[in-house]
Amino acid sequence: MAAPIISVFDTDAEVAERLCSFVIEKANAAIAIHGIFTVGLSGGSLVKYLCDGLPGKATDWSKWRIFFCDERYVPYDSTDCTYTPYKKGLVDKVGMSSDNIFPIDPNLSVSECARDYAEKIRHVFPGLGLPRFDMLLLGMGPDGHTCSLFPGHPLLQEREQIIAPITDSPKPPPCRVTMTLPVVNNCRCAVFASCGVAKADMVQRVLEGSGDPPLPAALVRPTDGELHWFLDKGAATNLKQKL
Ligand SMILES: O=C(O)[C@H](O)[C@@H](O)[C@H](O)[C@H](O)COP(=O)(O)O
Repeated sequence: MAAPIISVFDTDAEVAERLCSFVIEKANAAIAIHGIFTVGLSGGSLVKYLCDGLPGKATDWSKWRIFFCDERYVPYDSTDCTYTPYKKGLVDKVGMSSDNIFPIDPNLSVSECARDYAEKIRHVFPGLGLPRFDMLLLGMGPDGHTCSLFPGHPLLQEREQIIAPITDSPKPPPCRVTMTLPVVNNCRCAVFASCGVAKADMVQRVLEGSGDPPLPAALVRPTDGELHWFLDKGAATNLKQKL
């Protein structure tokens, strides 16, 4: 389990720029090694960072396989949907085939939707073991949640399913589907991006706190992979370690 690699930049614009360059570097390396780049995206500020920064960069988009670390169980035309802004702002902009992005199916019941999404993932990662994503791009909420894994929620203990439904999310909307910790921690590279002084306390608790009980974001520790945190100065304000 690698220690987190923390990078601090002056502004959130710089975080976005460096993050996008890092994603492309990892994507191109993965494509060179095993032919495709499997990536999980999240909502929040990442949508803007990635949709503004990735188009125009040099990569073979046809080799990307885009999934969601979590998704809100809402129709595609809902403003709460995470898939649609990525479809419009990234997939359509770079001319990637829509076969390369895997949204949840909100027409199914939420538990069927989670099962169906796990199957979609397994199709791209054949075999019985845990899927091993090249990269998971993660945000952290003000309560320390990541994906749709919330503090104190029983889903933090889930060990069987790779994707789980949640119907009592403390943050609306209440119904979502989410990757679980075993699949998150099996990735090759997990990357958080957090900006703004409002995140400073939580960033410090997650990265330096005693962690009892550990916050969901602190439970992201890839077993055999890298962990990166991209922060702006505001979010890094309370870190005690010298960076
Ligand atoms: O599903 C959600 O309700 C949000 O997407 C949420 O999980 C978000 O990713 C974090 O709150 C981080 O948000 P920021 O990236 O804006 O800090």
